[in-house]
Amino acid sequence: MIEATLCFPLREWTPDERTGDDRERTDEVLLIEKRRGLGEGWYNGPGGKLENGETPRECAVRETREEVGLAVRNLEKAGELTFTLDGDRHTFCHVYRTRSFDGEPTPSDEARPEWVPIDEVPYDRMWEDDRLWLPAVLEGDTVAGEFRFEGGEPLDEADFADHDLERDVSFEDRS
Ligand SMILES: Nc1[nH]c(=O)nc2c1ncn2[C@H]1C[C@H](O)[C@@H](COP(=O)(O)OP(=O)(O)OP(=O)(O)O)O1
Repeated sequence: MIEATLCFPLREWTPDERTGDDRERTDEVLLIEKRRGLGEGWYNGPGGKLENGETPRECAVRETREEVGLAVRNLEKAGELTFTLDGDRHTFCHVYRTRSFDGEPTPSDEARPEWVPIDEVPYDRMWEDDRLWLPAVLEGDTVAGEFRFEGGEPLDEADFADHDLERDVSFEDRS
C-alpha cells in the first residue's frame, strides 16, 4: 500500500478598499494543477508519496517545497483517507492544513499553483472523492474516510463506487 500526503496552505484574503473591490473577506486555499503522476491535469493540494524513513509530516513539507517552492510550518493534521481499489487498500493519505508558510508559490515541472477562494474550489476538476471531504477540511474540521474505487489500475482511471466518512475525528498524538 502506498502512503502519501496532501497539504492545504490557507490564507485570508481581504479586499483592498482603495480599488473599490466589494467582495467579502474570505479564506483562500493554495491548490495545484498537477502536471504529472497520478491525477495529472486535475487540481489537488501539493503532496506525494512518502520516501524511506520520512514521517508523513516531513513528506508534506518536502512535497510542498518541491512542487510549489513554499516552506510550510506548523502543519495541522486534518484527515486520514484510505483509497481502496477493487477491495484492496491502495493508498493511505495523511491530510494537513496550515496558515504558516514562507515564500511565494512558484510553478514547477510537477505543479502549477493557484490561490482559490474556498467557496470556489473547482470540484469538477478534482478527484471525485474530494467534494466529500475537502469542504470540511477547509472549514477547519477533521475527517477520516474510506473511498472505494473499482475497475483496475491506474486509480485515477477507476470508477468511484462508494465511501464512509467520519467528521470531528481526534488526531492527537498522531503524525
Ligand atoms: N482519491 C484521491 N483523492 C485525492 O484528493 N488525492 C489523491 C487520491 N488518490 C491519490 N491522491 C493523491 C495523494 C498524493 O498526494 C498523490 C499521490 O500521487 P502520485 O503517486 O502521483 O505521487 P506524486 O507523483 O505526486 O508523488 P511523488 O512521486 O512522490 O513525487 O495523489
